[in-house]
Amino acid sequence: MRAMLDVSNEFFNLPEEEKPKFEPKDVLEPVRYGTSFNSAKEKVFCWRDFLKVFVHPEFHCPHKPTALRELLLEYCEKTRNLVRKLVRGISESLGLEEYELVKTLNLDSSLQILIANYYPPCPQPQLALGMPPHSDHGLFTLLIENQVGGLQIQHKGEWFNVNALPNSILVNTGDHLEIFSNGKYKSVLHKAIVNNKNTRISIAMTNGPSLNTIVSPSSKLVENEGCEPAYIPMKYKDYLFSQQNNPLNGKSMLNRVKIQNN
Ligand SMILES: O=C(O)CCC(=O)C(=O)O
Ligand SMILES: [Fe+2]
Repeated sequence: MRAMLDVSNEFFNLPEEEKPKFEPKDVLEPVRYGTSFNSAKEKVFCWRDFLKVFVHPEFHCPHKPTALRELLLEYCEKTRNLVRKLVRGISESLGLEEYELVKTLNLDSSLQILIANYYPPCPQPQLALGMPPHSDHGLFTLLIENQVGGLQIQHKGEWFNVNALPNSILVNTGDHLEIFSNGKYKSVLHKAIVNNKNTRISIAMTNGPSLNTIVSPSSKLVENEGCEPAYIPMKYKDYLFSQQNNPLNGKSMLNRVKIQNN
């Protein structure tokens, strides 16, 4: 984990000409580096640089720093295994067979994205945000950070600082867990604030269904519970595309697939 944070720091400190070049417009490009969230769509930028790399089902990696490839391969595999274990437990907690979620959402070709975030010190932190309030699109996001706080999560309408323990992994629930569980698990609303002293680095590993899976509330769950599906079915790829092509705005994308008055 430490090595991943160090190598990410190295990446952000590379001369600009050594960083991967890409068109920020294409949100499904497997290696993207940029500022804010989607600078092609935003009027106000976030105080943040990011590197996003699709690491599963196909592994991609920037060429520099050279140490990144091996570390990232190991880190994405280990975090994927951890997510697999969580997902099997979640499946059972919903009264489903252990592998139901893995099979239905085709997790053998799950989309896993590395998101490295770099938040430099900001002279007027009260006027800026690192990342605005949002929920993540996948099932689970595993987050690590250098020891500079900044992540906040919302609970019962109030914002709380997450004071992560050293060497800990924070697990955030994502929109597709909420959809599959028909709202039994809620995706967590979170944001990143900035400070005027230290650079903060965080690494989020998002773990979702496979891109071509059409996700809806689990039919077995709905049947067992005798309730109605509370979300409309949507292909994960379309969901991702739509969420990433609009400014981040709370749970607005999830609300678009939520069946109202249910
Ligand atoms: O930097 C953080 O703590 C949050 C990052 C985040 O929410 C994201 O990359 O989706
Ligand atoms: Fe997030």
